[in-house]
Amino acid sequence: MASRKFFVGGNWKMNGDRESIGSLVQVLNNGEFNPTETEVVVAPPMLYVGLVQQSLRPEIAVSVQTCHAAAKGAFTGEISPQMALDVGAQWAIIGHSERRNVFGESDALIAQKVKFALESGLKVMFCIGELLEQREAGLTSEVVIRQMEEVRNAISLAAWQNVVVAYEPVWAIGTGKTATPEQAQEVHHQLREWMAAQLSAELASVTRIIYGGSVNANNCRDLAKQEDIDGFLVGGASLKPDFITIINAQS
Ligand SMILES: O=C[C@H](O)COP(=O)(O)O
Repeated sequence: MASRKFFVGGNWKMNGDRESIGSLVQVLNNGEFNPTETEVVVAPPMLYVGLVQQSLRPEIAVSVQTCHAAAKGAFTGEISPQMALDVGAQWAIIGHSERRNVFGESDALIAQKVKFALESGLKVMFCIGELLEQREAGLTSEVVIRQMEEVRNAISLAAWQNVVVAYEPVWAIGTGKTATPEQAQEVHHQLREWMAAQLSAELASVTRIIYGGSVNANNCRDLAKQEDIDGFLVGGASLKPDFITIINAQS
């Protein structure tokens, strides 16, 4: 674990306005954390990405919440990785469960988006996770491995160095039902074993696998103690000062 830098992402989803986002940036700018120990990235709603990038301390990087698999063109409502880079974002969240389950993005489309974002120069938080009925049917491993396979088939081995895998069980997102540290660790460990077998032992040992799903200031420390949990992708709690506590979960 020592070789993997702790990573905490804040996914603000479709929340905030200029005033509340300004206040949140102040909290982040004044919060104490050690950037050599923890990598921190926040993903504001698209319209505010440039504003946040300009006002946020440089130790915290900015991400978009999705981006299309093309540089430009007739794709109403979409933005490209090139546009994200142009306004200072360095990361993209791709494959979030809300993109998959609310907006109907398929594994294949998500793999194309991951590929294009990486080729364009963004780093990617690639999200995977099972639905409640899939977990209850004992299909968790099968589902997350299938999601990983789509991306493995689309990108080069070298490209994985710019990928953070975010395991987010859908039943834990925004529900207050966090996976137990043991439940999360079990899936993270399976993912790392899959990477060792399907990618390389080196990639399995260096790739960050972060957990998302109702992470908060109270449960983050126990989750962070797990061997294969290398950080978090935080939704609701990333809009509050609690996010600073979560950033420091491992220290
Ligand atoms: O991207 C973040 C996840 O969807 C988790 O959201 P949550 O922390 O509100 O459960």
